[in-house]
Amino acid sequence: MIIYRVAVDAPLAALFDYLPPIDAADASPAPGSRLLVPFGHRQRVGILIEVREESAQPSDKLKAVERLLDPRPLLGPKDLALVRWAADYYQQPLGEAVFTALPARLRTSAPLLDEHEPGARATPLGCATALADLARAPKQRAVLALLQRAPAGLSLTKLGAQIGDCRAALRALREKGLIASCTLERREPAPQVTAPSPPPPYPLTDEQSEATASIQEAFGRFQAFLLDGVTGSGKTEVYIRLVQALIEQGRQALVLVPEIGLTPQLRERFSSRVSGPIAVLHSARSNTERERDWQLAARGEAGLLLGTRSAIFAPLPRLGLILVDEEHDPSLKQQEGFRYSARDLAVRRAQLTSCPVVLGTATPSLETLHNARANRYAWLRLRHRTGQARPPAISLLDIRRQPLRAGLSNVLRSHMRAEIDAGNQVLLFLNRRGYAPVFTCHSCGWVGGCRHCDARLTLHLRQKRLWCHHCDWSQPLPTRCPECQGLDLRMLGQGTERLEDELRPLFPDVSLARIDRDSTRRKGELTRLFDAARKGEIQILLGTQMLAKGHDFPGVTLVGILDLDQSLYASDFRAPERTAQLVIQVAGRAGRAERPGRVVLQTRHPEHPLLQSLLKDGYGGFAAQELDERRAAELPPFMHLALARADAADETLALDFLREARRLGERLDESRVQLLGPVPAPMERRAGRYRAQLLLQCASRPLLQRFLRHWTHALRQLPRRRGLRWSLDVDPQDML
Ligand SMILES: Nc1ncnc2c1ncn2[C@@H]1O[C@H](COP(=O)(O)OP(=O)(O)OP(=O)(O)O)[C@@H](O)[C@H]1O
Ligand SMILES: [Zn+2]
Repeated sequence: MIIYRVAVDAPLAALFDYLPPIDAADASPAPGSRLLVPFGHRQRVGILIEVREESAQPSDKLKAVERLLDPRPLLGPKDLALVRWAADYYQQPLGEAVFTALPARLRTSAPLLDEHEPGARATPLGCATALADLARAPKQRAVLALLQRAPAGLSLTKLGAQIGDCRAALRALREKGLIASCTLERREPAPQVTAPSPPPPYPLTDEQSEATASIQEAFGRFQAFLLDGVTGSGKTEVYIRLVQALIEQGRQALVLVPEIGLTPQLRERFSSRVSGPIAVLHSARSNTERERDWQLAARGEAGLLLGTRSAIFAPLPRLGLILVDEEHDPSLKQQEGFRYSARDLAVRRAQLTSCPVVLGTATPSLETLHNARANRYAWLRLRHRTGQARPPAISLLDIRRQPLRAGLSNVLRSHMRAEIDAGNQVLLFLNRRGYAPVFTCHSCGWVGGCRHCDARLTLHLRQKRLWCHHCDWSQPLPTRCPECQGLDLRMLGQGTERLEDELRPLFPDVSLARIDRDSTRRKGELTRLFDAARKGEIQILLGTQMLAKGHDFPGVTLVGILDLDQSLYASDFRAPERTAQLVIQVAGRAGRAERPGRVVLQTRHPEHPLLQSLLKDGYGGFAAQELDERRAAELPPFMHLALARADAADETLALDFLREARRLGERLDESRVQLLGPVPAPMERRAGRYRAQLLLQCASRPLLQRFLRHWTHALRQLPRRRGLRWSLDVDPQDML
């Protein structure tokens, strides 16, 4: 007997057994192929996970697979092994996990985008025929007109898109011998740059060469590296050399980046230096583009796959190296649905593949640093900036009792003026978008709050709306106070929009650009602004953390950090780490070329220990201290966490559910796993739902894993409650 074990696209942990399809006895699909299977009263798409010879079900209860969907498996054995491991580790139903690994269209029964598609072209007779002869058959005339202008032919899809349903016209034209069917290449011919890569623009520094050599020496076996290089130390150049060397050996590299904003720039740098096609996967690309590049990687044609976190699952049959850039960045962790960490999976994938993995950053996460200190990861350092560039000098600027204009102190303003006059660029960092974070009535104290969340509404003056940054709900700007009908409405605080408006009159003759989520909504806008910034066409760049990450703006000599004080006092235990990383990363945009850079950090808390230690001991010193504190407080990475979250429209349902979950957990009788809570989430109401959470902690990862396996199993057996959602987050990054 042949049994197919199938994962279906549903939140179900189980695999389901099926018999082979009835009328396809000779086709024997390999694991990783899609199948259409009967499921309940309908059909579903499934992925074949295993082929076995027996089933725990009696055979007369088993149904047959409806049909096979793919001529070849979409995922190879190692790809499947990774997804299975991830599903297991993150306690995610395998069905959901494995479908996450596929491009959107392939999660349905849609056929693989084929490289060929049917089309039609004009025959010599058709080319010679005068269109006027077809005056009485307008559809035929329209088709022929198009085909006469396209000697290579047009695909039926394109014809259909232009003319509508033209099947009858095509048939008629074919019968008259005016057109013929043909097959067309669907893919735009990939720019096959097979020319040898151009010579490197500069020799590597000693530190760069040493790092490159150590990693190259590990090709062909598993080894994790922390590439701990100060901002501007040329980590990207190390990546490029490694990828070149790997491609020369006929293997594939995977490069993960946290943000879409980083991909165009990196892609450009890679594509001018490595030969062959590069596949790029991120959410801003269309489904078709993504699927095409996914296949380019899966077929082994692309020597390099560059992508954001979900690219960790893309099949790469000749994978030989994984690079994770900005490994500390929280967006490498998926925060909803399948909550995986692409960075941690990168290490696991390298292990499964027996290849090296490199985690690169100027500000290592404490988890990674801990692994490097324990010698689990080899620790490579680039301590110096390349070329003439000096490390930026950071100074704290006490703004207590200082007059501020546009949120800027006199000192910062005069620095700005000086740099601009000298032909340099200035970057201002303010991590708050919108015009003002608070909109209030001066007479009665009313404050604009979200109807659906425990959150304030942010004023967006351009749109004349109050906006919730948590659920995206918005309302028109009131002209009177909704409470007292008063007219004295005021805005408090400063967001990037306001900064932009107030800055323009202070620097009237200076070109200025704001970069945040609002100003870059239009497709291509982000790339355009970054390009302009790099070319030096913009003198003042202002924006949110979008500006902070990994960008290379050689002309920036002054960075102003306007308002970090709030994050100095945030309650999340990761807040100090995040704040320190942000400061160092933003500061790292200054002085990356010949001209020295300086950083001015405005604060009302210049004596704050975090700022003091950052300034005195740099990120390394800060991180060492912070690790000691985490150890003392028994927090990650010395403790392993999982967070169960629940939410419901009903006020008590989520808490009730987690209380029951806690009881189930206690019944497992494992004293080494501590259950803390449940408690309402820090922001209890969000998007109209009440949220609660239960924290689990344990000093041993395997023990916590074993506990979670039994516990989630028990939780899934509980009767379903209407309107309740719950999820489990293993190694949570965001405790909100
Ligand atoms: N060996 C070298 N000699 C001279 N210049 C170099 C060398 N290597 C890299 N550079 C240049 O130094 C600048 C900084 O390099 P790169 O952007 O790779 O730094 P990075 O370490 O990735 O920085 P960050 O962490 O801030 O993103 C770039 O303009 C790059 O072209
Ligand atoms: Zn809201």
